[in-house]
Amino acid sequence: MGNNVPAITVRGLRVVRGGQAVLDGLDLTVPAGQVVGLLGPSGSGKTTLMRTVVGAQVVASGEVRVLGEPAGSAALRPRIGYVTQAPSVYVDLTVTENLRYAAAILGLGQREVDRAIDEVDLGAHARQGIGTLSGGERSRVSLAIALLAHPELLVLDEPTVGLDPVLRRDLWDLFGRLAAGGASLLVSSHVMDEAARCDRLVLMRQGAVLADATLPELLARTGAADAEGAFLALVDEAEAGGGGGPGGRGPGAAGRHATGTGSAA
Ligand SMILES: Nc1ncnc2c1ncn2[C@@H]1O[C@H](COP(=O)(O)OP(=O)(O)OP(=O)(O)O)[C@@H](O)[C@H]1O
Repeated sequence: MGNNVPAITVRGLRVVRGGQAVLDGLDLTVPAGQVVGLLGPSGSGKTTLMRTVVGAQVVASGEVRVLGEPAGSAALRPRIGYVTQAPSVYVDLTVTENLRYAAAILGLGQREVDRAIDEVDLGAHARQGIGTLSGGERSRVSLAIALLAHPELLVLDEPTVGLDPVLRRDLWDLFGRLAAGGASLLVSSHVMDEAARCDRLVLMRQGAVLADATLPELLARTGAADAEGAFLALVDEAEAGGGGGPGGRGPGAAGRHATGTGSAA
């Protein structure tokens, strides 16, 4: 979209967790106004990267800028929506009550509450207690809360886990609409067929970025028929090249998930 400032710029990022280098020499630029898919095997560092972007992760070295500000700046808080894998909602309240509570903290009114509930298609469950919702419905409540303040950047950690194909399609449609409205989205997924819904794909492996391109570019580069094939081809290429691919000097994250293809749930 019309904004020249990238949504996210990461240079030489190194993050150590539990004494291990989980991210090592990671570089990435996420353009504004796009849906960027973050794909990679379990343990490749997707959640850690997202935590860093939202300012929730201690960084060993490197630079992370978000919407033109250093990651973690207080000024960024209302401009970013973050939805983790564990829905953070009050189980003894209804959907609407959860939204109203979050809206009150943000100084927003009922209109925004109703809009956010509509956007995630939870209108039929608005008066239901969180404890009675399905897992997929519950995670959409977290998404609705993240959408309340019209964030410029949405960071979504596996938002489609546990959703049926119709809901997954509807959510990806919503992500597309949000990007068309100027928002930037970083969305992690294990589901390679969701890659087709992203403007760009960032493939992570062993704490570094293995590829950052559009799906057509990845397919052209590898000759693969789909995102999963492209990812596997790139992993093979990195391994054949020795050193475990870009960032492969980081022994911390290497080796523990070497067989992951990113296709498993
Ligand atoms: N608190 C911690 N202490 C030690 N190691 C950690 C800690 N948190 C994460 N790790 C390790 O860091 C690596 C990256 O974890 P991360 O959660 O970022 O991966 P991921 O790509 O999001 O995985 P998944 O797709 O399974 O959610 C993993 O090997 C994990 O075991």
